[in-house]
Amino acid sequence: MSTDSFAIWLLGLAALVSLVFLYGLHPVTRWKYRQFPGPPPTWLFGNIRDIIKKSAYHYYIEQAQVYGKLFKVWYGATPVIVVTDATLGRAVNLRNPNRHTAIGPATILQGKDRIFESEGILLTKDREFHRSIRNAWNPAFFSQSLEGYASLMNSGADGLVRRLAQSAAKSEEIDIWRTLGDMTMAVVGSASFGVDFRTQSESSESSAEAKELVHAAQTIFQQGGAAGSMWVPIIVMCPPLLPVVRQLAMYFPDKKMLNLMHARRTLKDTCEALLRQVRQQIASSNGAAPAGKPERGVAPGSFLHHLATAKHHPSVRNGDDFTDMEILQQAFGFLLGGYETTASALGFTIYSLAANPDKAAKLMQEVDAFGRDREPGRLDIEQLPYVQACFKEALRLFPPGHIAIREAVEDLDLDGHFVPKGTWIHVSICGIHRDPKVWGNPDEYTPERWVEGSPLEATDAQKKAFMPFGDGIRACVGKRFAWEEALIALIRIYQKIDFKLSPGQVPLAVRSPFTLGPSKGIFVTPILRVEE
Ligand code: HEM
Repeated sequence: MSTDSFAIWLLGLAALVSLVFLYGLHPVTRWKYRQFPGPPPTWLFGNIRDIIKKSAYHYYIEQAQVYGKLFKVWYGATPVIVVTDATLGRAVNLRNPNRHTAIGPATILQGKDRIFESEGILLTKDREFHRSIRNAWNPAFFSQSLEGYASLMNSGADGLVRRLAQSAAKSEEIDIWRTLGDMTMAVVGSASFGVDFRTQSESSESSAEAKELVHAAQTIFQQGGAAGSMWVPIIVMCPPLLPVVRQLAMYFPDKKMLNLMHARRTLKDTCEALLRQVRQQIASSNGAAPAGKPERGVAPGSFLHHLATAKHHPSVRNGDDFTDMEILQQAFGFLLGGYETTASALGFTIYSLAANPDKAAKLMQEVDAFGRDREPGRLDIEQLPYVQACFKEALRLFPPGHIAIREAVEDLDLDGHFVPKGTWIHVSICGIHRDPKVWGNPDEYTPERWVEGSPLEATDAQKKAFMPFGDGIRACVGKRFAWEEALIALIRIYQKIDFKLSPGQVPLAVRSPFTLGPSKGIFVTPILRVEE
């Protein structure tokens, strides 16, 4: 090679390195978002390494103490505005109904899989379509539907208490979070599809399928965030490469991606098989409603049936029937929405009570006054304000949906700061729930905040700052279902069982790739309560 061409090569290489270096500084975007304070980003990676290492839950709380109610963090090349103030957060949620597409392995999916993801209730950005889907979901949470679910929830709790009693008899330490997950999967299975997923059964032949189902749902939750496939960091670092990475990832999927795809397929196949059964039932009964269907609402076991006969709002696809794909998306959403969030919320409540035995004693006193052998119905829950308070306080400290994820639908003025259209915004529910300017002793578990008339009762400002189910038209659609299921489970559990927390778990290690959950589990030894 001549000296001249070597020099040209060298110059070219230097130019390339300089360009890559410059790209990693993201100068244009940095300039655009310069008015927002925030932790200094590192070259190319932004703050993503700290977010992964510490979990978004802890990182946002920590940064709020330094930078206040509005700051920016960098997910690689993408700035995200984090809001930790209740009033601002509500304003963002109400005015911006769209969620940004999460960074996660699902972003890399191709074809039908991607459509399945992006057009479901969680991620669709089409306002009319979303309204039409929500309308189809809503009857599942009418009072009459919820009335019907109480017996399924009690039977789910029965199975759980039986398992806990067996462990208590052997003084066996268990991961209560996993055990609760089996129960919530069983309840969601029966409430939405009318089948027993047998996730709580001990018999080997029934459990293999059920275990696979639970494992699939866990995989989807655990790989929801940026910590998943090796392809994800490339998109985080350089979003314009997304189309190329999608192709490469399809031909060279790594283990994480294969696991995720297998998990999605398992859940989708389950939903598809159930839909086929429902279609056959409808055909053989000429579309008649399933037995036990209430006049308004959805009978337990017929969510799928209800969807299979649901029609769109007239403004969407001329008011046509839901397509199979749309029905499957909702069924998939019900399984995912109803499984881990509720299990985690219950797990965090049991953890908090086991770490605060005086509160547990007060709760058991109230449960005993209600009756140690009584099945609570939907309306009975109202008679147990302290149990409700214990659950609410756990939701304040550990909200399983710890971020309301949004995308600015237009240019916004946020507290005097200009936010361009399309900006990713995270309303940090955990930051709001632990804001020391709003809450006295924000890190303490004090259920009395939620007891009417208590000297520690939450102020109006505090009540307004409590949003574990999000806010606005994208708020949690399953809130009433989750509330009923969790309270019935707590009442049934504490009628018979108390817990001893295994050592070394305070404070609890949590992870938050997608939803907030314990990093390793919640380890307790169940103790049978003495019969009086
Ligand atoms: C304690 C349990 C639960 C918690 C803490 C929880 C929390 C949340 C949160 C924070 C959101 C986002 C709200 C927002 O962006 O403003 C959400 C959305 C959602 N949740 Fe839940 N959830 C729970 C249980 C459930 C259950 C049982 C179901 C279904 C049966 C469900 C289905 C959904 C769906 C479909 C959405 C998306 C709604 C939409 O975009 O229109 N969730 N949930």
